[in-house]
Formats: sequence, structure tokens, C-alpha cells
Amino acid sequence: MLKIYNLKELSKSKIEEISSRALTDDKDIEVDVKVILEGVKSDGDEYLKSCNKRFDNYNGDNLYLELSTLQELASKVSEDLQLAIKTAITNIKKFHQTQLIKEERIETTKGVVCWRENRAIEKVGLYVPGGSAVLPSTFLMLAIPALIAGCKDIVVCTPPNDKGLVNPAIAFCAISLGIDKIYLAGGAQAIGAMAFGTPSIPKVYKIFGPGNRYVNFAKSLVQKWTAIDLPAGPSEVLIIADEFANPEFLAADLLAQAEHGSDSQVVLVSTSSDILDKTNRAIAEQFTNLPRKEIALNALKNSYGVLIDRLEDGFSFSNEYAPEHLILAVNNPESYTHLIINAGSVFLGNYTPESAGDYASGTNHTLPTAGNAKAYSGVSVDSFLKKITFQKINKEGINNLGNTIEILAEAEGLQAHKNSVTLRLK
Ligand SMILES: NC(=O)c1ccc[n+]([C@@H]2O[C@H](COP(=O)([O-])OP(=O)(O)OC[C@H]3O[C@@H](n4cnc5c(N)ncnc54)[C@H](O)[C@@H]3O)[C@@H](O)[C@H]2O)c1
Ligand SMILES: N[C@H](CO)Cc1c[nH]c[nH+]1
Ligand SMILES: [Zn+2]
Repeated sequence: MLKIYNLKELSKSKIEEISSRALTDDKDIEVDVKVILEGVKSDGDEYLKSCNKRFDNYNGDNLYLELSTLQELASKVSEDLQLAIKTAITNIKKFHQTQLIKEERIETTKGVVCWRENRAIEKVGLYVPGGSAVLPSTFLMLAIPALIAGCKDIVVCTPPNDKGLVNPAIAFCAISLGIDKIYLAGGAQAIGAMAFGTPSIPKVYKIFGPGNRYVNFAKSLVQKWTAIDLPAGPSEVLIIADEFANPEFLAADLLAQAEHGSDSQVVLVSTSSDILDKTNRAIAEQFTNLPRKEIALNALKNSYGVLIDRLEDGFSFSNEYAPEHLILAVNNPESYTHLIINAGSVFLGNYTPESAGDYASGTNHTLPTAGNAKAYSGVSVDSFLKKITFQKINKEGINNLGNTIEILAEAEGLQAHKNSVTLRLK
């Protein structure tokens, strides 16, 4: 259950320990991930096949799923699940379509016009996790913004199951969205494959997607070869609750993120010690019915309850923690949103469970973890676009701005820069 602390009595180093998630140090996996990336670079497909045997219990040699295989798998998805996936697609599309914004042209000086245009990144690689749980929802969260942005070549890597296939729901997402380049590779080796390219898997310009520590550490190492979206590692949630919150709901939301993985972390911050205690009791009750209770239990060992005097203190704590998900289980949550500075995605009020954002409200669930919400946003259509700036200057414009450029060029000692303007004046 949650270890409960009083914020007033917490030392600075304890607060730092909580905020650092304790498990984010990658020293213990550094050598393994580097060896895997070297293996992919030197032995390509053969190395990927050996990883599929070693890590994912797939002893065959397939690295690619034919369209007919995807179609056959997709046909096994129940009608209920098909409908749910379609509803999620509709909402995710609706929300992400609004992000495709055409910017205005601005005349900065008379005769000088500047603007930006979007261009989709041509070749992108999506990583869909599939280690301890298969996540078709992540397929949707990455593929839909990529399609809206207009990316031309979209490849997907995901770990194979022991039959050398993917979960039917992943195949159904692929078929529904018209994405058929699905490669059987997981973990750090999948990231290496998309960064360096192998005979089977094309090199891409940018890699997207969440994953475990191996995936994220590999993403951090391949940035000399390719761009990456953001650090999106083990799931987390921080809830700020007042004395009117519902402990059953709080426990359920905490367990929802705890069941992702043993290295997940959940934090409940409340003005009420009664709520903290009742939530711990509710966790103990709900927890026993979970199929993934061992995983959730491990995550809870790494989790905290924090008693605060005022809700404002909770926001200061949360901004320092910078959670992937922030739930405001308080009365009138909108009146506090101005206090939020660092968070990946925010869930307002008692009827907005975090799972809604994981699956179907429309927002993206690929979000920064481990404090990275201080500097990163979650995946969006923007993540798949580059912005190119343009400028058009007419004769009047160069006459108006020319002297300014000449003086600045001279101040930097760059005579050729100055000449390129002087020649055009008058
Ligand atoms: N932040 C986000 O946006 C977000 C979204 C969804 C999921 N997640 C997180 O993604 C993670 C998914 O993790 P997962 O493990 O289930 O799937 P995963 O696909 O990320 O990792 C599975 C792969 O890890 C590799 N691996 C496992 N053990 C290894 C070892 N000992 N040495 C080297 N490689 C090894 C294997 O190649 C395996 O295929 C979870 O932590 C979940 O919380 C985060
Ligand atoms: N909560 C995860 C992001 O941290 C996303 C997810 C996928 N499926 C269920 N949840
Ligand atoms: Zn989740």
C-alpha cells in the first residue's frame, strides 16, 4: 500500500527521492542496451531474430507480417472490440485534427513578409509496446497523428508473440488505419533497427512511442542517427484530492497505472489524512481481484501518499514532480488549472478517470514520464511535422530593412553578408 508522509515533515532529500522515481537510473541496463544496439548495427536482421528468440520466445525467423496475415488476424477481433476501437479512432481523430493549424503570414516591416509552413516528416517509425501487456491503444495514439500530419512512410515495430504474430487487436488497428508495414521486433533492438536500418526494416527519420526502460534508454542513445519524440517510460499518475474525493475512485485510478509495470509509480496527495487512509484500504480491497496484482503490488512499493495542509501545496509538489498524468479529484477543479505548470495530461474532477485518456477521450496517451513533463509535451500532430520558415522581401522591403542588416553584419565583421544587401539597395 502507499507509504504515507506529511509534506511538512519530509526532508528536501526525501522529496527529491520521491520526485526522481527512485528507479530512473539506467546504469544497470546501460551495458545491455549498448550491446544490443551494436548487435543490430553489425548483424542486422540476424541479430533481431536472435533477440526475438531470447526475449520474446519466438523461435522462428519472420520479421515482417504479410497483409494477408494481418487481415486474417484482424478478422478474429470480436465485434465489441471492433466497435470500441472504431469509437476510439473517431475521438482521437477528432481531437488531433484540430492540431493541424495553418499559421498567418506576418509583415514584419513594410515589404517584408514572413511565415511558416508545415511539412510532414517523410519516414517515421512507431514503437508499439508488447512486453508485459499488448497495447493496441498505443498503435492508435501514434498512427493517427502520423496520418493526420501526412507522413508518407510509416513503419511499426512491436514484439512478436511466441507464434511470430501480433495480437489480433493490433492487426485490426493496422487494417483499420491502412498501415501495413508491421515488423516483429521489440525492445532496444527495435529502436536500433529503426535508427540504423537493417535489410528488412527501413531506417526512419524519427522514432515515436513509449516503452520500458530498455526502449527508452535505447531511444536516448540513438539520437545521433535519428530524432526521437520524447522520453515516455514507465507509467505514472499523481492525484491531488480534497476531503470530498471518493476513495474508491482514487484507489482504482492509482491501481490502473500501478498495473502497467513493477517500475510504475503512483502518488496520492491529499489535504485529508482520512482520505489517504480510506484510499489505502480501498486499494487493499480492489487489488486482490486484479489479474496483474503482483505487478501492481511491486509498483505500490515504489509509491507514496503525501498529506498536505492546503491544496496549493499539492500543486507546488506536483509541479516539482512533473507527473505524466495529473488527476484533480477536487471540487471545482477548473479553478485550480492555472496552478499547473508541469504535467503531461490532466484529468479534471471525479468523473474523469485517467483510463479515459489512455483509450478513448481523444487526447494522446504517449506522454513524458520521470519528470520530463518539465520540458516535454506528449505526442501530437506537431510531433510528426517540421515547420519551415519562409520570407519574401520586395524592393520596398529591402530598402526599409537593408540598413539594419548592413549595420548588424558590420558589427559581426561579416562583410559578405553586408554586401549581399548593399548591392540590392536603390
Ligand atoms: N509514457 C507513456 O506514454 C506510456 C504509454 C504506454 C505504455 N507505457 C509504458 O511502456 C512500458 C511497456 O513495457 P513492456 O515491458 O510491457 O513492453 P515493451 O514493448 O516496452 O518492452 C518489451 C521488450 O523489452 C525487451 N526486454 C525485456 N527484458 C529485457 C532484458 N532483460 N534485456 C533486454 N531487453 C529486454 C524485450 O526486447 C521485449 O521485447 C510500461 O512501462 C508502460 O508503463 C508508457
Ligand atoms: N497509461 C499508459 C500511458 O502511461 C497508456 C495506456 C495504454 N493502455 C492502457 N494505458
Ligand atoms: Zn494506462
